[in-house]
Amino acid sequence: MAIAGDMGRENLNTWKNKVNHCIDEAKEKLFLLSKDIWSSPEIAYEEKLAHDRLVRFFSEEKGWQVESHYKLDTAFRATWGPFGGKDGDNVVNVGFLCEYDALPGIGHACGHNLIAEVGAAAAIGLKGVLESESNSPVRVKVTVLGTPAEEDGGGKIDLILAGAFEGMDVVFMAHPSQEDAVYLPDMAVHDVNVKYHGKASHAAAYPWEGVNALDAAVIAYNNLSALRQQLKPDWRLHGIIKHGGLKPNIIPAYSELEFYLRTPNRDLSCLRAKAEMCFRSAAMATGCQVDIMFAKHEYHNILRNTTLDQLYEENGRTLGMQFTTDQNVLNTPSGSTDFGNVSYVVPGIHPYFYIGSDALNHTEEYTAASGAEEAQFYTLRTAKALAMTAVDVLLRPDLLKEVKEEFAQGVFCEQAVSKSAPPAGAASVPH
Ligand SMILES: NCCCC(=O)N[C@@H](CCCN)C(=O)O
Repeated sequence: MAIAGDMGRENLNTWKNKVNHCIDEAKEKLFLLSKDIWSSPEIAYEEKLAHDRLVRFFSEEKGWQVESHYKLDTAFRATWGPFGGKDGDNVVNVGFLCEYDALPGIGHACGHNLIAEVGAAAAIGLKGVLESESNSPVRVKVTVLGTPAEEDGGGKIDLILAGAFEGMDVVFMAHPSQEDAVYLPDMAVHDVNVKYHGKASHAAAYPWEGVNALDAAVIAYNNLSALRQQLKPDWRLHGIIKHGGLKPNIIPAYSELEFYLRTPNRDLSCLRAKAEMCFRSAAMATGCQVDIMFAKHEYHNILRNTTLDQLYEENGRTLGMQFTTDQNVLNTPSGSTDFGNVSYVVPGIHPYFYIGSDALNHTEEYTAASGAEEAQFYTLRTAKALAMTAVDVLLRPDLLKEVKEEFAQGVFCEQAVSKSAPPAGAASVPH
């Protein structure tokens, strides 16, 4: 790949070193930011303190235009620029995403405080180098988007629909994990909430008067467990009984289930139809009424951009990252993210990073690791690799074009695959 006009490799390296220097200079306030978010965990769409803390962070930095409650109550946007290039040049808008929602009961067990920190650090690093190098060959704007509700709901999807990603050329974020990995296969997911309504009665005195909603939930749960054997190995189906009654001597009049349905690509219709039959048949068997409510948004799988992936990997290696080569890890579904939907509207990457602990995400041990000082080295190293990748995109001519061409081709192919899939519904469900 060529390097911008009169800017040779040496200049590119100077810029990258400067990015790293700017991030290192800010490390104390970045740790404080992350620690504050970690100390007051808030669940999806309720991240008021995290929102306020991030808004304060960017308001205290020079030069950022900060919009609090940007399109969603707990979203924000901070922008800097345009800067560099010549008046009238096209502006390259580089986006960094911050997540900051926690899990119910176990706090920041997925390390989203570190995601917020990575986004903030990378943006500060990129702005720092652009400011100090007055000869940016391209006109650049840096956008930080605070995206709530990844664990539940899909804040990024709300923001896509509200136009928040319009005009962005490329977008970066990174997610805590057990290893450094440029890409792990995140799946499409659709959440479903199911309510059974029966009739209460004394469970010993006149049980025949009751209609048992807990039985419906248990039958549905078992239907889905039986279905699992017939699913493709890389599909996932799992859930909980959220409500199962009040007391053993009251036949439960109400029960509630929550399930996640996942497939490796965006077409969830077949799995959805199969699951729906499991829920409905349980209602029929028990005489309950059933409400099946699929979540407002489906998350898509992540559309890869290998051009960006390669750059990130090269940059990460220069910083000492050892990317996993374990094929089990690289090929095993790693959950889902609403970044999947973003990856279909703007080219971007969502690498995973080691945080200095072998604890697994969504455990109390991971919560502890996400707040520990030990995670800081890895978190800032990840931010550096992202910002260095942004520098590549800005300084190497034709690279952004390549990134965008790969993106357009990827979207086109995915659409073609979706169109050739059999129609959703009963026809795709075995008898
Ligand atoms: N691979 C990203 C992990 C983040 C995560 O755990 N996301 C949730 C999203 C659930 C959406 N209902 C997940 O369970 O995968």
